[in-house]
Amino acid sequence: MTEPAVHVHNLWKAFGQQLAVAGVDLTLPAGKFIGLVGPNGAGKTTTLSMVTGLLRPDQGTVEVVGHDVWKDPAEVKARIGVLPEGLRLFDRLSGRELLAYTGRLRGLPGTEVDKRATQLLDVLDLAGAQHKLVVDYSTGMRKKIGLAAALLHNPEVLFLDEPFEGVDPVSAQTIRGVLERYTGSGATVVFSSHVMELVESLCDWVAVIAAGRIRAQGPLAEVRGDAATLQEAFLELVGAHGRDAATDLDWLGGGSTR
Ligand SMILES: Nc1ncnc2c1ncn2[C@@H]1O[C@H](COP(=O)(O)OP(=O)(O)OP(=O)(O)O)[C@@H](O)[C@H]1O
Repeated sequence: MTEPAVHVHNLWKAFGQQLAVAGVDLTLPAGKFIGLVGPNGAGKTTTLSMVTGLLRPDQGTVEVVGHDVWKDPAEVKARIGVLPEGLRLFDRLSGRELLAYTGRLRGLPGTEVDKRATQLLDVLDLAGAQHKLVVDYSTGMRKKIGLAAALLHNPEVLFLDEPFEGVDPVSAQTIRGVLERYTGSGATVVFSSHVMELVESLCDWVAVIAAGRIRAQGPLAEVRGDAATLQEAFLELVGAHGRDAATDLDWLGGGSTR
């Protein structure tokens, strides 16, 4: 059996009284397009932050491509790319300068960085904006330059926290194309989202998280089971059948003040 891309065992994290991640176990296979899905506040960002070495767990272990994230951080960080939520970029650099800087930090030779940066900027439709400061980029452009920076060193596993949030359909299609090509070559993508249609159309493997716990994980078809859509299966799994907004908000509508 090939080694899993990610192996998480009994992961816990609390912020004061707030339990964010409560005993997560995950085994994510290599070479798959994997979606980590869950409602707002489910613990997706906290889990991904601990898996990528950005946040120290209270308890539990994480291995990425066979290396312990907290005992062997340099080995892991050389093999992964990360696009965190609310990514803070060095935004007084231009897009091209940011990639040049990232490439050198990753230890790539200058000529290789130049070549890869040119190709990534081109494929991601950023060639025209490559000399503009990142601070002046739109949300979608920031996601795309962040993705380029995360891919530049050709990582084995790419982690993306809500990569399509705030991205228009054209840019989403571009990002999607790049990610499909990347997984097609045997690499692994793990991304978080609460947009079920997106996960259903992109992923071949999903993990469902709610209230800090994994509710299901496996191939998409297995997690969907007999439900017509992933959305339906998800609502069943997280036990959210929707409050009756019609009775709760009986004052809403028509603009009357009484
Ligand atoms: N730094 C923090 N301090 C305090 N509470 C936090 C912190 N980060 C997360 N939490 C809490 O932990 C829980 C899980 O949050 P997390 O951001 O991991 O969820 P999420 O699934 O990524 O949500 P969303 O889809 O809304 O981004 C929430 O209750 C959140 O309020």
